Amino acid sequence: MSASVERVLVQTTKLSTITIKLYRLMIIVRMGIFVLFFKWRISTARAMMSSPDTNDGTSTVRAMWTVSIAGELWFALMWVLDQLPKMQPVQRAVDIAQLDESLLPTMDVFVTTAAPDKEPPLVTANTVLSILAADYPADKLTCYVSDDGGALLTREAVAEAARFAALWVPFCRKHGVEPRNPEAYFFPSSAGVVAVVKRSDYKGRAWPELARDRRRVRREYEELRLRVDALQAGDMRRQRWSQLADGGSCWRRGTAEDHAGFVEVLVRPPSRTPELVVSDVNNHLLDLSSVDVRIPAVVYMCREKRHGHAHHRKAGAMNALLRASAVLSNAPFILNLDCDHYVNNSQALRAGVCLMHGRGGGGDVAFVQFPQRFDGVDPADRYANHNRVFFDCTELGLDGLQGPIYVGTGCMFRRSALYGVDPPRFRPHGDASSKDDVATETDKFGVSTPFHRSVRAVLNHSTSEEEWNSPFDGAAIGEATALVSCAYEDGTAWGRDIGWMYGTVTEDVATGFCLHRRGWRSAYFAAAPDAFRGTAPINLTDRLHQVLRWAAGSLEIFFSRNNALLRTGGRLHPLQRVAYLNTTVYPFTSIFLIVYCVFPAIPLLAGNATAGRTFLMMGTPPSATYIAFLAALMLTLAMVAVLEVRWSGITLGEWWRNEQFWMVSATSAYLAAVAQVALKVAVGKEISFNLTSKRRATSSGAGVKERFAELYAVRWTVLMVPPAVVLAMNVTSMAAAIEGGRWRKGPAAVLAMAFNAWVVMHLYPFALGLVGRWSKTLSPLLLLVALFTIRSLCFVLHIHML
Ligand SMILES: O=c1ccn([C@@H]2O[C@H](COP(=O)(O)OP(=O)(O)O[C@H]3O[C@H](CO)[C@@H](O)[C@H](O)[C@H]3O)[C@@H](O)[C@H]2O)c(=O)[nH]1
Ligand SMILES: [Mn+2]
Repeated sequence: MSASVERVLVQTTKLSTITIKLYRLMIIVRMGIFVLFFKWRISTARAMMSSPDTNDGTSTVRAMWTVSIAGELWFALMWVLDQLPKMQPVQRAVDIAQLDESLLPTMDVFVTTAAPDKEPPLVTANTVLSILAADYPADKLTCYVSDDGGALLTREAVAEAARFAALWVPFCRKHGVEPRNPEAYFFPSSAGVVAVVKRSDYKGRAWPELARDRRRVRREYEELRLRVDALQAGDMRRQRWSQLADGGSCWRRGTAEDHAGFVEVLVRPPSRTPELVVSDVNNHLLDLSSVDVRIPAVVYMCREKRHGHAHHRKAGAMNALLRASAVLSNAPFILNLDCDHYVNNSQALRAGVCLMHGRGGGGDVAFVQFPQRFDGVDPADRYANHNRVFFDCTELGLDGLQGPIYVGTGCMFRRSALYGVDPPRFRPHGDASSKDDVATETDKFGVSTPFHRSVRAVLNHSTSEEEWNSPFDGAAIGEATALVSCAYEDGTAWGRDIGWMYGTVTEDVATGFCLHRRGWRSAYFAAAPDAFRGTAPINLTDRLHQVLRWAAGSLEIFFSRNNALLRTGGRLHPLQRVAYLNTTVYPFTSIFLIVYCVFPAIPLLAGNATAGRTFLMMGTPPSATYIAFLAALMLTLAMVAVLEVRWSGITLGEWWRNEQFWMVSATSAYLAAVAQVALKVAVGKEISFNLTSKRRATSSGAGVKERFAELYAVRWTVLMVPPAVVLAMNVTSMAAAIEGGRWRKGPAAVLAMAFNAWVVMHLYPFALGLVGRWSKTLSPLLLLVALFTIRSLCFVLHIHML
């Protein structure tokens, strides 16, 4: 593609409004305040510790000061690591119309699914349908479904989807339907989606024709739903593909962790040219005259799994997909969607192709990460599922450096980048394959010769139809099956230098890190309407476990050879390195935070003057300097927040939710993650990958509160203990401070109370989650009443103890 075309495909503008300039300035000002503050704080602490008035309990005083300053230093460091990479955000616009239809590359879409009980087959079926109906030439698209559970149920559901696609895809093409996920299109409210086609914005053929076709297709879709339900009610989920003694194979009872490998082409690749139906009103459900009725190829596969063989979770599945697809369609671009993430904007694939060509001029983009958006989240987003600050600020900021961090679903890849080669910019003659002879290829890629051929084809940019023409025949399927056997990777570089990285439950961050370290770039694109949408955990327990997995995975990377501080490589932008450091150390915050939150409460709870005096300046009013510093730090924090909200376009409410849920996670999941990783480092105990449930809140009440009732259901988890303790300590100490009349003693007590109130405010979403269903009626006002009831209780208890 010529340079001029590249330029028009993507337009990149650096944000340089007055807002962003002020934002940068405020960040620098706040960092300056940090320096002055710590200078003052440390020297004061030294003086206090050596002063003669504090000789009772000197060790306690020392401990209190140390903990307090260590906490503040860590929080300041985390804030700096978080802010620095956000200072140069860019905005991208793509012009899809400039893409030359005949030059569109082929594309493989990988859908991963693992357990039909947590990932309903109907959800996977809908995802597959949305991919098949995407606006992309049918002969250039192949959809691969990887089923790590190896369940016949999933295979049947995907096959049902492929059959229904014959009706759904032409219907979408005929009327330009959006979104092309039938569940979201026909039943938007049950999926928690905003309503779809309105007569006013329908621009296709005649409206009455759409209304009639829609009715018919909907009836067929409802039948599909019934069929999938029936499949689910049967015994299929336990049937797996097994090898028989006589060498044959069949579906029979087996386990998700022990089954044979299986690759099956459910829909063969269509012809190269559109198949237009002439006129067939009588033969079909719909009049499809002059609509292209081809549907893209669909491949179902489950990799072999055996006890005693590590399967490396999603990363292992992605690597199996990468190899199996290589000997079939071998497309130069790969899109990965988790089974619950569907194509919401049918143009998304084309937008991804634009970015692959348009950034870094000439193929230096290894991946394009799209933001993850979710249906079915309650309007208040109580558990911060939308993660707006991360996607709309951090990823956007990184896009101005080397590129966004790879965070899983909704990411498009350049296949060659996954084969461990340097980006074109860093290759001596732009040629990637010449220096690798076959011997080293076997060490790296394993023994399959057809796979080596496919690698060479990709690295020589010759995967266009003329040169790569897989017959999808028996031999190719046999080769693909061998490539997904569990022993294939033994003694190779898979998971280390090739493909998706192993050794962490957040394979995404590690994989992206390795690509960036090699000098590849990435791009971020927030399409409108959203490119893809998926489901988010529906209750606090699921959400905390998801956050726990991410945090544990991050720490695993920190303790691996991919440590962002230690791994050398001059091609990694320094601020990009800072961002990776931030994403891999943040869970340590929990230790500092919990100690920091609980310590000030101790003297207040102890309820006597001596204990009170042992902590900081409890007995003496705080100095004016301290108040001034505190005010300056809070004020600059608020200003940075307001400016960030302004340039990124998120709301202040979303920013605040993020802060709140950060506190909830930091006092619960992050702490558990630190413990898990400590166990792993010490005794080698592996971290488990608990799948996130993709079930949607199914209650169909009219009001918002009824609709999200399941979200408020409480399921017990140990993770709830630490924040509950922090919350209780802070509430009771607040009560103790009021009741002990200590607030009259001066601003010190008031400050301590303000700190407590601050913590309580942050833990508010957690408190709501903890009380579950009641919270449907629990407004902030009621929470205040509850707090005061607890306060009175403490008062009574206190009198009894005296
Ligand atoms: O052994 C496994 C385990 C998981 N998966 C798939 O991996 C995906 C992600 O699992 P999920 O439980 O949905 O994790 P989330 O926390 O919701 O996902 C985010 O975080 C993961 C890393 O922890 C990334 O892999 C995901 O892409 C990203 O969206 C799903 O499609 C699973 O089917 C497998 O294929 N095999
Ligand atoms: Mn998910």
